[in-house]
Amino acid sequence: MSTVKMSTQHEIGLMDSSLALGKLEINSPGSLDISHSVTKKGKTVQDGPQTHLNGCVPLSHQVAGHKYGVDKVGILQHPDGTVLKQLQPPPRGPREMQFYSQVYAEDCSDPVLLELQQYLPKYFGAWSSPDTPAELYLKLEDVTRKFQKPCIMDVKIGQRSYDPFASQEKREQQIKKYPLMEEMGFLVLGMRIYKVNSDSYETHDQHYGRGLVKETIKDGLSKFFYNGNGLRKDAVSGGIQKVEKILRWFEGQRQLHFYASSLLFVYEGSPQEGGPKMAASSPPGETPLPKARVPNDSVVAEFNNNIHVTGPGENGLRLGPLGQSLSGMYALHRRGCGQGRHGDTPDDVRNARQDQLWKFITQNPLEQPNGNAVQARREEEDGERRGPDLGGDAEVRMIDFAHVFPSQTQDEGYIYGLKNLLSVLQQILSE
Ligand SMILES: O=P(O)(O)O[C@@H]1[C@@H](OP(=O)(O)O)[C@H](OP(=O)(O)O)[C@H](O)[C@H](OP(=O)(O)O)[C@H]1OP(=O)(O)O
Ligand SMILES: Nc1ncnc2c1ncn2[C@@H]1O[C@H](COP(=O)(O)OP(=O)(O)O)[C@@H](O)[C@H]1O
Repeated sequence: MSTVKMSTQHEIGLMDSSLALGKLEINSPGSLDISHSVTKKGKTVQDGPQTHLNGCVPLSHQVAGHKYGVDKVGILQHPDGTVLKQLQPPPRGPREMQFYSQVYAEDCSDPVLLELQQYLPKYFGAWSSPDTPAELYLKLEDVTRKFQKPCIMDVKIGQRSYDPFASQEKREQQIKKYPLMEEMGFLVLGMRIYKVNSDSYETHDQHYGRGLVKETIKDGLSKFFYNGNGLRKDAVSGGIQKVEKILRWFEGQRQLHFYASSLLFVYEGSPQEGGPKMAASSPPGETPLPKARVPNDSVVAEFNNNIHVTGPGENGLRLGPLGQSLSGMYALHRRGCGQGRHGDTPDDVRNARQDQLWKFITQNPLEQPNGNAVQARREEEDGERRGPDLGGDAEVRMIDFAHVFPSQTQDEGYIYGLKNLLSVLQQILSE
């Protein structure tokens, strides 16, 4: 068993996570033993003395978002190669779990949601480690997995990065971060590009994207497609085709609005064509190896909650339509859950409301903690759903659904963002 121990009392708040993770000491193979006392934005975050993570490691190729060991919640990689996204505090985390559960419900028959599945990472259910069973993670396909040298970019889409129930403080915080959001409709949150000439990755964090204005956005975005030798037009055009499909989905649906959600772009940076590639997403348990370091002798014990066991004949559970379930959360949210730490609701009231929301989620079971390994949908089924791959090797998937709400209209803000992003990508292509 390996233990990776984090040195205590290190100031890592403003560091890139890879630097922060550089402070992990490897003791023995198998689990992650973290004595947390990390600093985030000047605040000390105590996460308890030890966390054993059964061979899971912080996601090495994460380009944005909350990072393990740096933020209070973060993203891990499971030894089977899947991504484990830790649930954010209510209402955001439960809302994202609810969203994935409904879109991937076994008995889902809504054509809008069935089509949506192909634009999301596959969802393998909720997951938790036996050592910290209360700490829930979403088990997701690693979208970068089939690539040898994945070039990755996270782009937040929409004209507003706060939801309709956000407090004034949250709105102001978001607008201040990128005042051009309304005009641009998208924001680059981070990217990493494989440079063939130096055999290394160039990375850019959220500050890079926030610095891009109307006049510099084309060059700023095109950086993602320069590999040190030239512009990867195949990746630009592959990306465009994928985004166009997502745009068509948005133009055809009037039931969901997405705020602060992203598109994850990935293309192959390796110049070697036809090299061995791993399957894009094999079911957990059948995958040969993750990109992350996996100790040889580790035994991966876990609680894997099977969201697909939801038919009335199996466990007597039935899922309602997405709108219905989200409406329930939405109603609770409207009553005050959504004010988060930026709201003006007193803490005890807010906590009670968040408890209420959490109970709503847990008492309306979406997954059955049955200890079974979750079976991914069959690959051939998946092939049918995804249709012919017109975008070549480039991948574009929607991620981050902490702020998805039911609606009865088109998501104009998201559509605006997609169209503007497409127009900039077209300009890059015609360079
Ligand atoms: O949790 P934090 O402090 O990292 O802040 C999150 C932001 O991270 P950043 O300030 O960029 O490091 C984060 O910003 P980005 O999306 O990374 O630009 C979000 O604003 C997040 O809010 P939400 O999850 O979208 O509701 C923010 O969460 P809240 O501040 O609303 O909790
Ligand atoms: N399914 C996935 N496959 C590969 N990488 C992912 C996946 N989901 C998230 N990531 C990585 O994690 C980052 C943050 O993900 P996100 O869901 O936006 O987290 P947060 O809610 O903390 O912002 C992304 O920019 C990406 O690098």
